[in-house]
Amino acid sequence: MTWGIALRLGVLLASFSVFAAILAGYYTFDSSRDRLQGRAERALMATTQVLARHMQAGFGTVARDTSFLASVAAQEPDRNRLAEIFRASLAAHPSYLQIRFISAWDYGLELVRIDRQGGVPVRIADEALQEKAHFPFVFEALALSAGEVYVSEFGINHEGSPGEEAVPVFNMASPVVQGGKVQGVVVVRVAAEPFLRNFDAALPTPYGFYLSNRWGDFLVHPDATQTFGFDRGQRILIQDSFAPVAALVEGRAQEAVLSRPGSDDDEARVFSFVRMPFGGEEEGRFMVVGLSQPLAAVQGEVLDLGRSILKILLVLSLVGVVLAAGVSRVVTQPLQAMVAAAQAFSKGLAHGALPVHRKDEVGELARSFHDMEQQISRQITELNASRDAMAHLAHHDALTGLPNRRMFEQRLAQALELSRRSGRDCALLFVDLDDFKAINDTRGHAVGDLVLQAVARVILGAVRQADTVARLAGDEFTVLCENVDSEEAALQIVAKLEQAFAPPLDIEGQPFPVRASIGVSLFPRDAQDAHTLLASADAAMYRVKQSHRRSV
Ligand SMILES: Nc1nc2c(ncn2[C@@H]2O[C@H](COP(=O)(O)OP(=O)(O)OP(=O)(O)O)[C@@H](O)[C@H]2O)c(=O)[nH]1
Repeated sequence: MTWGIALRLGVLLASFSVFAAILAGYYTFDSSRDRLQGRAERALMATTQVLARHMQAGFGTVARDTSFLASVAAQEPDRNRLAEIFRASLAAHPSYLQIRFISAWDYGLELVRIDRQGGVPVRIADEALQEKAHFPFVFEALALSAGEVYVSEFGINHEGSPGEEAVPVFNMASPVVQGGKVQGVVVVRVAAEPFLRNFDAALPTPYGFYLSNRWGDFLVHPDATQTFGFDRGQRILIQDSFAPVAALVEGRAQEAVLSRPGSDDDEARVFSFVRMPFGGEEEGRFMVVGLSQPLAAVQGEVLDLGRSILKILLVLSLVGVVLAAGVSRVVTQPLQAMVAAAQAFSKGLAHGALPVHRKDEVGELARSFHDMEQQISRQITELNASRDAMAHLAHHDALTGLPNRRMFEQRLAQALELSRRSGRDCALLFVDLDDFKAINDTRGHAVGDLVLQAVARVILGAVRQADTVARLAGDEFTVLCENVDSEEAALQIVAKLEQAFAPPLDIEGQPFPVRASIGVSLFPRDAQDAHTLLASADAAMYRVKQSHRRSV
């Protein structure tokens, strides 16, 4: 395949348009990807913030329940009726594990206690009630005013009665105030798992949920073995797993977003964490709430965008290639027309119209080609003419226009060959003017020329058109007559010639007598070849000339 201009131009334009489409596509994708990823990260952060607020609201609900039950305990002297209210509340809230009224006296003796046993609220008998004054939720809540609530940290419940399962819990406690005196506290123990399930259950599966206390210990983690490490004597801290979260734990930031590349165990994910205030405002306690989402989900839109851009890119590239082919065709078509014209011209063939009327460079090229073509045609015509003239000159005598010696010898050779084949004779006449030198000497060379031209006319007029009359040199002329069947016929021709020379020539309107000596030889009778035949005729002519001299 040859790389013509059309192909090169087409490939160049197509490559350029494909390259431009790829570049535009890449930059669109790149900037949109960053924007989309940023938006997805912001959306994850917003979800985390909403989740944290829901959790705060959830804690607030438990706190209101606790302070309500404390106010009920302050107004209800009948412990049996208080127990019924506690039981009803426990039944209404599946995440509540236990509700107790603990006395401010008797070392924090439990006065009323309802436990959830096997999913059913059960009142604990008076003899099984215990002293709890040493627990923070008792002595911290006793220091509060009516309506205020103490929230404990999350922990594993080891306080329980034998057989009670050790599960993650937190306690809320509110003082029972009668007549301005704190009589005890109402403590609501909440199972962390069902409580938190209220919030994370609404999240779609690919979300991962994280929760840590204010020191960073994991309380909730997709991998349950990571939680409540402190309860087993080890610290598994959120800031160790996610370094940027240290700023939240240390109070230097309120939120953090990070992404983590995929590994053999887990796919690539993006994480967002917020600091959630927890407990009383003046305490400054907090928890860290986090969510994670597979990067693939975050990047889903990015991939969709990439696919759309790829499709647009393909279509654009295709359009670019088609346009490039069209443009290269439009640009190179006139050039190809000129190439075809040049090829046709070089072979001497006709060609179609050239785009000479265009105003651009192609038009200029076409006009130049047209001019050049005209010029070459003219020069070729002139060359042909001068070649013809040269060829004529090479074979003819310039003065008389008769065939010269070279041509005569060719004709003679051909004639002899024909004669040999046909068996018919040829006659060769040798004509030489008598005393021509004297004409030159006395009348001048120019007159001599006129005489020679007149002699040529005389000879031509005397013989047949088929005969060849030639001037060999000076005043020597020859006549070749083919198909002469006898010596008589040859002598007749000689006689005819002698007759023709009898009247004087007409030189510039003046009579001008000349005499010619004519010798003749016959082929094949007198000679077997051209040279000998000519010599024989010459000899015969010479004999005639001698006789003329003698007669004079
Ligand atoms: N004017 C003219 N003279 C020519 C030309 N060619 C040859 N001559 C002359 O022709 C003359 C021929 O001389 P010769 O061969 O002696 O012939 P001649 O004078 O006729 O003598 P004879 O043949 O013996 O009668 C010479 O003087 C040449 O110079 C020509 O083209 N023009």
